[in-house]
Amino acid sequence: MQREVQIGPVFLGPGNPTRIIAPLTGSTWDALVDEIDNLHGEPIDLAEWRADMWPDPDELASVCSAVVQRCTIPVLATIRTIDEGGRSALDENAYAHSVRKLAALAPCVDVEARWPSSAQIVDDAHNDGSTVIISAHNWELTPSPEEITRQLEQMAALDGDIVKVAYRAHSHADADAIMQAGRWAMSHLDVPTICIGMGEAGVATRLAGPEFGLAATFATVGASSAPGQLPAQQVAHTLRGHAHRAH
Ligand SMILES: O=C1C[C@@](O)(C(=O)O)C[C@@H](O)[C@@H]1O
Repeated sequence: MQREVQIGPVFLGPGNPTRIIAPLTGSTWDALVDEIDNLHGEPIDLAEWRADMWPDPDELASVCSAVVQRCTIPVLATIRTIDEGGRSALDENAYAHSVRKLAALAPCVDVEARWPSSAQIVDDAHNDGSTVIISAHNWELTPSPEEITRQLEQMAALDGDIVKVAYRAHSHADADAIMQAGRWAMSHLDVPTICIGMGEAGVATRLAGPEFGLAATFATVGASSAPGQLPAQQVAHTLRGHAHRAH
């Protein structure tokens, strides 16, 4: 049975609707301010600051604290590395060090599962008071259903608070495998999950709703951070429709 997770005033997981997360991708402060201010009035629960889009890794702490301060909703701080489809070229030590800085400032951080020391990075982030999303991305393909559940199990064992996988989906069968994995996780894992299919064929996974273990979904207000993300308004409309049908 999955446990409920809290990020600031926002609850995710069992009993909660799928939360909507909007990425902030600006690489200048002016661009970030515009993006943050545009979130007002949008149906967004959390903002994801993509720290890897910021050009100077030495400035991550000061920009993170400014982003957290300006946002009226909780911030997920993410350093997405090149290997996982982002821009950060940090090595493992520098990555761990930077995540630690962000964890002291933001209520939630993303930790990539692939690092040999990922369990330690999770532990450090928890000690700094942050909620942790453990993530893995495959920009090429969607693995077999068995491989997806195996990966989710391995990631859940890292003791983060939420597990997120994002795979490039090429077909309806891929999208279906991803949604079924989310459903499977509801009864087999103790942490909430976010299972996403990237690209056009994966759009259904971004709208799947809590009945497919989708604790949160990424949707745009301005720029997108991955293929297939839909506008937040559209996602909120569809997910509310799901909620009505469910009752
Ligand atoms: O991990 C994810 C999910 C994502 O890749 C997506 O497909 O919506 C978008 C990223 O910004 C985020 O960090």
